[in-house]
Amino acid sequence: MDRKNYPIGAENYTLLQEIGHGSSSTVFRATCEPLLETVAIKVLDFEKNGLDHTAQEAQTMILVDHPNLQMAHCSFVADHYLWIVMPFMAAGSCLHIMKTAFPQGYKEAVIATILRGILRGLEYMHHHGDIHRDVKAGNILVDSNGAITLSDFGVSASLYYGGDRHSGSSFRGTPCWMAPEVIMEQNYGYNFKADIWSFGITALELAHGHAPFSESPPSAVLLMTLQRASPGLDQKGDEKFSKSFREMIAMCLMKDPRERPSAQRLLKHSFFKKARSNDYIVRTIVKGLPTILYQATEIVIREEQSTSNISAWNFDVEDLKTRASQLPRGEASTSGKDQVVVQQRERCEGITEIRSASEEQNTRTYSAKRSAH
Ligand SMILES: Nc1ncnc2c1ncn2[C@@H]1O[C@H](COP(=O)(O)OP(=O)(O)OP(=O)(O)O)[C@@H](O)[C@H]1O
Repeated sequence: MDRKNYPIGAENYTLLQEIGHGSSSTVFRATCEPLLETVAIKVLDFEKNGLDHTAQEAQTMILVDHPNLQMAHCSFVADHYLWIVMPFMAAGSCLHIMKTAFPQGYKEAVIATILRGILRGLEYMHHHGDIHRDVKAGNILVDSNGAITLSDFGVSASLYYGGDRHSGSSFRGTPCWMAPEVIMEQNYGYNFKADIWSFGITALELAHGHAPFSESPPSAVLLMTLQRASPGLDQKGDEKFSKSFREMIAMCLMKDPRERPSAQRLLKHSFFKKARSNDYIVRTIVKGLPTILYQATEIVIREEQSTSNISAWNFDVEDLKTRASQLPRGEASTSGKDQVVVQQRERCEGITEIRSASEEQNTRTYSAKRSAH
C-alpha cells in the first residue's frame, strides 16, 4: 500500500467542511496543503474521551493494513484535541447513502458486495485478536471508487493492549446491533462472535433501510433482543430476497454465540457469490448521489437528533438485566410483556453507552482465551 508521508501539525491542513460527528468526535473534510490532497480528519476531545482511549483508536487505525478497514495516514495532538488524518471516503457512510437515496434499503447484489467487504475486514480483525464491537451501516464508509471500509475503532477491544482497551470499565455499542451475550455480559460468549451478530443485524438494516426494533426505546430493544425470536427476512416485501440471504442472516443471528460461524467460515457461504466489484458499487449507489450529499445527510441526521435526545442510557441496566435473566432463554415474548416494554420512553436511534463494572473482566477472559490458543 502507498504510504506517503503525511505532515504532522494542524498548520498543514485546512478544514473545509464538517462531514459527520459522533458521540466522541467531529469529522471534517480537509485539504492537506503540502500534498494538495483531500483528506478526512477526525478530531477527538481528550477531556471527553480520555487520553489512552483516544490515542489507542488512532494507533489501531494506523496499524491496520487491510483494504476493507479504515486506515489512518497519521495522527497528532493540537490543543486538547487528537487529530486523526484519514483517506476521504467521498460517498460517506452506507447509512447516509441509504437515508438519502435508498430509504427502503439496497438491492441484494449491492448488499452482498458491501457485506463481503466488511466480512473480509472482520476476518482480518478477528485473526489479529481484535473485536470491532460497533458494526453497523453508519460505520461502513464508501469512497468515490466504490471501495468499502469498516470504520470507527473507538470501541474495539484489542489484544495489542492486553485485551483491555477501556480501563474506565465501560463498554459502548448501539442497542439495535448488540448481541444477546453482550447485553447479558455472559463471559463465555463475549468475544468476536458478537461482531457476527451485529453483522447479521447490519444485513437486515441494509435490506430494510433500518435495523430491527429501530423505532423502539433502547431498553425495549435490549429486552426484545433477549426475549423474542431472532429477527430475520420475514417482513412483507422480503419475498424478493433469496433463500441464501435468509439463511446467511439466520446463521449470524443464532442466540448462542457458539452456534454462529466465524467470519472466515461465513465468507464461504453461497450468498457472497452474489457479490460484485467496486465498479458495480459506483454504478449502482455512488453515481447519481447528490453532489451535496453531506449537506443533505447532515440535515437528516440533525433532524433525527433533535427529536430523539439520546446522548446516553437513561435507564437502569442492572434492573434490565435482572428482568431479562428471569425470562426463559430463547422464548418469544407475549404481547403483554411487549406492552410493558414499549411503555418506556427512551429512544433507540443514535449512539448510547452502558457503563459496566464487569467489562474489564469480560475482556480479560477473552484475552486469556486467545492466549490459550
Ligand atoms: N474517512 C472518512 N471519510 C468521510 N467521512 C467520514 C470518514 N470518517 C468518518 N466520516 C463520517 O463521520 C461520521 C462519524 O465518524 P465516526 O463514526 O468515526 O465518529 P465517532 O465519533 O467515532 O462516532 P460514534 O458516535 O459512532 O462513536 C461517519 O458516520 C461518517 O459519516
